[in-house]
Amino acid sequence: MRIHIATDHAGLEFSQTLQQHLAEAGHEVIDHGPTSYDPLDDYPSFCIGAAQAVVADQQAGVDALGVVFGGSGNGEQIAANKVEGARAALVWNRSTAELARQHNDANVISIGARQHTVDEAIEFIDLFIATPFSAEERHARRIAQLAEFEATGAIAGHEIR
Ligand SMILES: O=C[C@H](O)[C@H](O)[C@H](O)COP(=O)(O)O
Repeated sequence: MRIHIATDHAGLEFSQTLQQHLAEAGHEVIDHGPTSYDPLDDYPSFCIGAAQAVVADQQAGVDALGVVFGGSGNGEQIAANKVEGARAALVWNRSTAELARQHNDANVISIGARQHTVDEAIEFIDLFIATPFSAEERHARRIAQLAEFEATGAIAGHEIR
């Protein structure tokens, strides 16, 4: 699988360790930055770049997912979710890693590098990558509603109050 990775200064060490782990597992890893440590760098452009690449790959039929890291993972998730077609999930334990795929068909995982050990993060990411979307009708319906809102600002048959 192709894995697009992005972080900021808070996750740079995690990102480097994880890239090595994923490459050893046979994945094609594409790093969207940063390339060096700068405590004043800003996560949005890195994470948006990774999310855009995931969406573009998936639209082209390429098997791809994204991984974004930061201190909390919050800003990185928010940034990734600004990209149309991105479904970024903040993951903080094994269950949220699996549910992000099973229920949400998340295509980007966000993790707080200051909240976990690198071994925990690797465990969450491996689980996320290995878990398929359940494709159950109720989950597919809800994901389609999100895409519809993204495209039209409305959800047919549902009043937004
Ligand atoms: O949500 C944002 C991330 O957690 C950032 O990694 C974090 O805000 C960076 O904080 P600082 O600039 O204080 O290192």
